[in-house]
Amino acid sequence: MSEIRRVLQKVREGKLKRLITELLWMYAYVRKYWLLIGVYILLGASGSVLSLGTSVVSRDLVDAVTGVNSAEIIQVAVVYVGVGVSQIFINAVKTSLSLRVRLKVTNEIRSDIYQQILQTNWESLAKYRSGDLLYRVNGDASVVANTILTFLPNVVTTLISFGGAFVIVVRHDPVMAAIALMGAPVSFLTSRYSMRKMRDFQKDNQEVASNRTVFDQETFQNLQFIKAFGLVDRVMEKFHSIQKETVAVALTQNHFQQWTTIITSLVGQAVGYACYGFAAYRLWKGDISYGTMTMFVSMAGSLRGSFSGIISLMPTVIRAGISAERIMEVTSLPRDSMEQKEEADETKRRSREEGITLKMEHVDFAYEGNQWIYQNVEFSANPGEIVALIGPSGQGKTTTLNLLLGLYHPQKGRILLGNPGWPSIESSSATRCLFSYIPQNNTLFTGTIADNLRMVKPGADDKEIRQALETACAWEFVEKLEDGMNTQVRERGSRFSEGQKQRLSIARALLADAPVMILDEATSALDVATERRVLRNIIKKEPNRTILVAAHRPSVFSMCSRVYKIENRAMIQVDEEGIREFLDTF
Ligand SMILES: Nc1ncnc2c1ncn2[C@@H]1O[C@H](COP(=O)(O)OP(=O)(O)OP(=O)(O)O)[C@@H](O)[C@H]1O
Repeated sequence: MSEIRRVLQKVREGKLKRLITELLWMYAYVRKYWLLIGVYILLGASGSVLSLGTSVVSRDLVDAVTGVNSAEIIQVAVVYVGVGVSQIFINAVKTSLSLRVRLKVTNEIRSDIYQQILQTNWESLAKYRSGDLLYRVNGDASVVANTILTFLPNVVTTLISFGGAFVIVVRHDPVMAAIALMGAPVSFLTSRYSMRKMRDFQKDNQEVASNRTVFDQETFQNLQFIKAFGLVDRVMEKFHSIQKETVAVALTQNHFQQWTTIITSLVGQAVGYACYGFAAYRLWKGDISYGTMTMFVSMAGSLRGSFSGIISLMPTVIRAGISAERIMEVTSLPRDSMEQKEEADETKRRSREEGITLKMEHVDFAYEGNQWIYQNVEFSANPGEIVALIGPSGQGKTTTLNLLLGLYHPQKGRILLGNPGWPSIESSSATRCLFSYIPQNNTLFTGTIADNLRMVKPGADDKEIRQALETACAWEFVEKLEDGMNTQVRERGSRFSEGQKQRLSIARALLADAPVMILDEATSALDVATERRVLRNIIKKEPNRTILVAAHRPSVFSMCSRVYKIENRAMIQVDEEGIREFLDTF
């Protein structure tokens, strides 16, 4: 009764539904590779059959050697060797096939997750640490792939071993079969208890592993900072504490597993002795031959072993279930919507002639669970204008740019984009093609300067790249580099100064050739003269372009058509006096 209540409770808590969803998710991959997995199962099954055959043939061999049927000794020896050699070849094919399937399935799952994460809505994804996502893509995906490959084949081969051994032993002596399975209830009860604990252990394991990835990633990304602040000892302290945590989780799990193994092994050994004793008794009574006794003992062992084998498959499923749950958690997040793609493409096409107008109408925005950044905001920017966003730090300049880019969505009001005189569309993932964006921090990738620029326009020739670099005032230092535009940038542009990195990022944004350009303090590291030259070049290159700048520096304001100030949860358009007031606060 209590057992039924416990199961019903689990169903109510949604655990059963969750498990079914996880299994169905994994089954979709099994279905995809059913042929390869099927061949793998067949090979495994033939291995089990051959190993059962070995026990039977070994009986005949012992009987032949001990004189029961010596006439067949050569025939039996040939079969015995044949079975052994076949097992070696089957194992070799199985290993190579297993590697192929594992690589295929792992790659497929990883690329699926990779793509789905990249297409996930930024607002949902931003809550995850990148190291954690990395672990889900690598660690969790491998666990799931291994299980998909090994679980079904293992179930089939273990069932064949169990069923085969059971039939052979029962046919010879049902009492022997009953003795061999005496330990089953203990194994069953131990496994039920351990399954409950294993789920918690696996959750801890995966969490610790994910934290470790996050820590390693952050350490190597910020190595320069760690060295500059002399933080090596502190980092090592944290490193050791994470190691300790990993060891503690592993040891607790191991301690638990050791005890369950000791209990099941003790029972197994007692059952083994009982089987041995019973077989010896029957031999002593003259009921069976030496060969049959050998076969009995080995079959009883395989009966016990395969029963425990079936039970020990459970932790594998639990582990895979947790990994599948972690993967599904991120892959089921809302995706970037591309519903308006056609309208956005059309707006971009028309923008060549007409440019783009941006509008915010009565917008309220707050990050999830936080206070309002602002309420009832009105904003507009027209083709050919440079519009500045100013205001004290942390008031919402970058947030506004992110809203315009459709990375976040307002709780109230609308953000509209369109060609003047044409119907506007609301900002979304689809309208991002209208923007080229230069964020505050540098976003250079490993590769050459040209590779970095070609990221936004793969077909760009050297002439186009040089033009973009010239407009961004970057050509003046690029042409002096040993390999010009083919010079390696190194990770995160470490070989360049901040101002040079900013100019390279601007050149890349220019090559994207979008009708709206967003510069989020993207010229802050340039000297005033260069900053002005860069901005002037940008306008000259495309007079219809709408340019938005988030800036602190007065040098930019004089070039702007309009300036908006964000402060105290409001955004207001300021005149020259307002700008002067803002500057007085410096
Ligand atoms: N992803 C986020 N989740 C929650 N709060 C955030 C998030 N990003 C920014 N904020 C908060 O929103 C406020 C506005 O941040 P924002 O980056 O827009 O300021 P800013 O005006 O661009 O500042 P700065 O001039 O320093 O770059 C800040 O208080 C910041 O802490």
